[in-house]
Amino acid sequence: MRVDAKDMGADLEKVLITKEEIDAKLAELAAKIDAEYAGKDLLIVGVLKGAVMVMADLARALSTPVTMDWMAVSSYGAGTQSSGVVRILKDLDTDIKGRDVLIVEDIIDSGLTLSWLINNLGSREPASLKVCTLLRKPDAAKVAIDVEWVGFDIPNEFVVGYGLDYAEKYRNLPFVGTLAPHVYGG
Ligand SMILES: O=P(O)(O)OC[C@H]1O[C@H](OP(=O)(O)OP(=O)(O)O)[C@H](O)[C@@H]1O
Ligand SMILES: Nc1nc2[nH]cnc2c(=O)[nH]1
Ligand SMILES: [Mg+2]
Repeated sequence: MRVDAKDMGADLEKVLITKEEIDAKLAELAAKIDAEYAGKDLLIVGVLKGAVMVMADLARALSTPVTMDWMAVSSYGAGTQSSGVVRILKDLDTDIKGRDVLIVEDIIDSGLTLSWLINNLGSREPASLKVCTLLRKPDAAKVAIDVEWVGFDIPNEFVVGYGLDYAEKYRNLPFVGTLAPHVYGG
């Protein structure tokens, strides 16, 4: 049986960003990224699992030929609070020394995951290392990280959909939204 947004509808509080808004924003970001990396051999690195949808749609919006690799790290358990500990669950397959690397994220919240990733990948001596994220929350300002391309600055609410989960659910919603309190047991 196909599970669509309607089946998860009762769990949702509101839609924050529609599929159409996401598509338009990714086209805008892709044009800027194309301009930045014209004539270069770009490697885009998706941060599993959340960034799967952004990677897939951003990659297809780009005109620049890219190669794609994936890293899986986790700083969150089953809930909504960062544990503060970043673990590598899957490392890159690619040696990035001398490569132009773009990290693609779904969200920057505490900034913990990204600052750890920038240090880790930066130490592998890429030619350049930049970041594109679809979403960014206000707390990200507390950590000193440069993010070149941001889709949407959103309020400090726990969001799901378009790759983002709550206890591994809701990743396949085509939009970004917030959950009704009953889902959290409220
Ligand atoms: O800025 P931060 O506070 O570090 O949060 C952002 C990170 O948290 C989420 O991943 P998570 O660790 O939940 O893994 P997932 O992508 O597999 O859901 C999200 O995909 C980002 O990678
Ligand atoms: N699903 C989800 N994961 C996150 N990881 C960090 N912030 C968030 C958030 O708002 N939603
Ligand atoms: Mg998560």
